[in-house]
Amino acid sequence: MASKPSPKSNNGGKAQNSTRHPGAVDGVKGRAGRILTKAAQNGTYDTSTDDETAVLVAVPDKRQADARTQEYLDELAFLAETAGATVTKRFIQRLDKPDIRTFVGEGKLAEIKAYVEHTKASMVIFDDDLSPSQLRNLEAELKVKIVDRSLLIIDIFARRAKTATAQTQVELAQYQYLLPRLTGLWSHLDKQRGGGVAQRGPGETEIETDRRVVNDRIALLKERLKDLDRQSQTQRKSRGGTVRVALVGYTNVGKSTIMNLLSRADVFAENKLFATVDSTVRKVVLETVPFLLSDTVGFIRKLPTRLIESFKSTLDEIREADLLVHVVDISHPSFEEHIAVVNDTLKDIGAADKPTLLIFNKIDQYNTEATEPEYHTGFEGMNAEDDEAAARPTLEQFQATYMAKLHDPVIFISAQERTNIDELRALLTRRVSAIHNERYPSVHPIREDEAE
Ligand SMILES: Nc1nc2c(ncn2[C@@H]2O[C@H](COP(=O)(O)OP(=O)(O)OP(=O)(O)O)[C@@H](O)[C@H]2O)c(=O)[nH]1
Ligand SMILES: [Mg+2]
Repeated sequence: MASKPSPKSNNGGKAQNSTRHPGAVDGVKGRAGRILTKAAQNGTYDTSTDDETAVLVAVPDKRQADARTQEYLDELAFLAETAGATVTKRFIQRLDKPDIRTFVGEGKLAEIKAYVEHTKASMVIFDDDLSPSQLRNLEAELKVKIVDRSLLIIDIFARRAKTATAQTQVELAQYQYLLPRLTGLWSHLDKQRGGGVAQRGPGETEIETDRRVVNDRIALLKERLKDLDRQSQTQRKSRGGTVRVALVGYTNVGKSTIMNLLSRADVFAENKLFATVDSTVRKVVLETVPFLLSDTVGFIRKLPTRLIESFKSTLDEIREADLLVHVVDISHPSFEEHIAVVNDTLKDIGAADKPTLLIFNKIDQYNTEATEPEYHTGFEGMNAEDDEAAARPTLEQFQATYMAKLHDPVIFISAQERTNIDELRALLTRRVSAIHNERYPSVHPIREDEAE
């Protein structure tokens, strides 16, 4: 993610119209997508965020530094813009814990309502997940589309998914999001399940019926994913014992750009969050050392667990890799937090103990100057959680710190400017050769020192 995401805004995502909710299988064109957020005013169901204006709401706890809060909101704005909306206002309310009924307190809610009515904003986006009842109450009160963090991320994934697996995974996540949020409001599902009112069992409520339709759909999607999984397992087996390397990292750090550099592949890379949702695998040969390199979906803080679960088969590329290349955007003020988020997510998916190379990308954009008053590096020990401007340590200082911390080579590159790419290639070649030689000790060992 760019360190200052907010300005490049207004046309975000519009070109993506044609890929809206391609999670269509069996002719139910994006059904889950459309029913997820209900435009309360007119009773239509649409998650389309194009050409819409959005208001952001964050409820940080009282101890969180202002700069950090703004940074989180920058990320949420970037997500909203990636989904095609234009952010017009940010509301922040500091609370020890969110209001159980409406997430924000009564006064703040009135303030948001007045703003929404005055500016005719089309949706309100919350930086956290809302409970089903909070969602309902807010929708009733504000009378516009209410979007929480999970829904926003799922919506972006839905736009990006291209392969059958990714589309099925997204659709599963959509239905799983929907299931606990079914209320009488969603009873339009009735029309879709083929049967009429008369076919309902005695005493069965509409919600129960909707729930059954959704549950059936979830079961079907899970079955389909199992089939797809079996196919890809067979594919993976046919790759034999070739060493497998996976690029992992926070979203927008440059994974796809590095993939393209190393493999001359043509993977979609752009300055949007979650440009990559499908995983891509390419065969790469560096100095006669062959390996398979996969580009994977980026991680983000508060990534919905359901989404992680439904993306199981995509994440298998990571789980089954012999070596992880963890890419970090060093120019991002929160890059250290990003590293922690990625490590936690790797732990969640059972891939924390893999050999890992840490690569700091975007050094061309790295700036030691504090550029904004509320600039905050997040660098351990370099500045406290305060709002003071702080100069960042130099690249050399970073390098020394990380070398000492990890006892491992750490590489600083710019994929865009092609700086230190030879060093990256050499290091990769060395590591892959070592894995290869360990696996096939008697067969034509690749000399690790020659690999460079
Ligand atoms: N300044 C600078 N920008 C870079 C560098 N490497 C990549 N970028 C840009 O960063 C943005 C994101 O790059 P991607 O390669 O799409 O990042 P990703 O990690 O694959 O992102 P997701 O697929 O969204 O998770 C693009 O606009 C790239 O051009 C770099 O070294 N320096
Ligand atoms: Mg990518």
